Amino acid sequence: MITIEGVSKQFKGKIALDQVSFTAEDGKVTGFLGPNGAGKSTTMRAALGLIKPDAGRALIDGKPFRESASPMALVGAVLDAKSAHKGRSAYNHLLALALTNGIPKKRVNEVIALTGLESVRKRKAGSFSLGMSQRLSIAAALLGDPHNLVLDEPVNGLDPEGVKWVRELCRFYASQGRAVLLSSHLMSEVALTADNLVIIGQGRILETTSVDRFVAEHSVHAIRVVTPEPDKLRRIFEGANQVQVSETARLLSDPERGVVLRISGAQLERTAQVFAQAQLVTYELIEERASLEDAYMMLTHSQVQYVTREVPGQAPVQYGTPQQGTAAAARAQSVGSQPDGLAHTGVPSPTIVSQSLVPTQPTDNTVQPPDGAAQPTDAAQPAVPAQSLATTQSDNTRPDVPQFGGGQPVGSPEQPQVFPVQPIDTSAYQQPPAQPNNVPAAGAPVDTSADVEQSQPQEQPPEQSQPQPRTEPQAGDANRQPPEQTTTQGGAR
Ligand SMILES: Nc1ncnc2c1ncn2[C@@H]1O[C@H](COP(=O)(O)OP(=O)(O)OP(=O)(O)O)[C@@H](O)[C@H]1O
Repeated sequence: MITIEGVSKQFKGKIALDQVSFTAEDGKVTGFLGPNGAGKSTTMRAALGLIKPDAGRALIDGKPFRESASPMALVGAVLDAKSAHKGRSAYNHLLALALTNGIPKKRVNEVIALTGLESVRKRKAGSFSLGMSQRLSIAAALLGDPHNLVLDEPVNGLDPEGVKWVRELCRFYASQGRAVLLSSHLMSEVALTADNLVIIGQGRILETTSVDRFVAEHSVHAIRVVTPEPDKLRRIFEGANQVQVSETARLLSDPERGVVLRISGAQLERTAQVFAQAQLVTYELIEERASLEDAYMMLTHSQVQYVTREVPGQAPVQYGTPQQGTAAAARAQSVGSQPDGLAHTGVPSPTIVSQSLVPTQPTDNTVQPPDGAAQPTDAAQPAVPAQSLATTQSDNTRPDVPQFGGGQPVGSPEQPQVFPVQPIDTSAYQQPPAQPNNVPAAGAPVDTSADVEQSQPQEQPPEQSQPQPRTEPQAGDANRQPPEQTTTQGGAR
């Protein structure tokens, strides 16, 4: 378990950490997220006793790391991928670490196989790519079969196979009751691996939570509508206190015409139903869900120290709040400023019409009205009164205006057909299924040939699977593979 208690640190008067507290629990992968310069590495260094905090303390399994008699069995750390001596081979680098920490020589071969470095074991570390250097750093971290893993951006530079392997390694270590602290900039990557999240910005903890809770709390639901009749749409929601309608920037995937609006606080099905009954022309009606990455960006974007410029021609990133003043928004505004898009310039092309989820006419929404044909306008149509999504019973006195929460069910013969929307794929942020039994493990390698070719079990020395006594019981021992003999002592790396 890694405990950070009220750690503060300044560098030349600049605050790097401000009262940082959190715990990376045994049996869990704790994702440590934050933008560049947020304080992740400084926190990890403080945990490992590499910097002295101005205030607070960091404990590993209840004690300061520096007090550990066998540091490599206590913590395996990846802080700097390029820390190996450039002129030393991968094998010799690991051997030197092993011998100076009382780790058996056979363990070097074991971690080399685990990390897929066998074919380059004799190559000098200075010639390694970033990805191979990361593997070497991870191999060094695993040498002592540690109870805690501290991994600072371990997937940086790794190929997809390596990324997957690190993910499985973290999960496996946690499943054995060990604590894994994993830093990253990428919420999507951390969400696939971590149980818990610690989010830091400008040296302060912004949130400590579980991945599941973060997803539940930060998944913003909104409806994105493109319509040539924005005023009519706004009138539909007048008086609906819990519903907010705001103009938003156009995305490349949006139809070119019409005004792009975001509606928050409304249900998709009910909204589509009311739009259909109000005969509101829509070119697009989509339920948006903020991805986990969006939610993370929303939380941290005000904490970003190194601000980038918008790439020309790209829609700005939206963090669940409407963007204003952008070129895209201005374009949307100019299109939407037509008094009545349907009767004038807002008449969509057939292609765009076919994307409409709510037909203009009850019978056929794929037929473009002939040029100049008289179309219903806002003036010609009855005004649409305010609707309240929260109100399940209609208080609308106009019989010809649909009600949220009331009226006919969608799909009834009297209703125009409502086409289903394509939900935004959030599967990439789902927790992976339970790990298979063949996840690689330090100290007890198993067949990972599907992931890492070099880590074939037959290449492991036979004695590696021998039981290894530990000097003291450790959390999760019941779940462990038999560990090796590691009477490590002294000599932090
Ligand atoms: N040795 C140092 N001397 C001066 N300033 C430092 C030192 N180490 C860190 N800092 C500063 O402390 C702050 C936190 O840095 P840190 O490296 O911990 O951030 P980080 O979250 O790991 O960033 P990144 O994701 O870019 O690695 C930054 O402003 C950084 O410039």
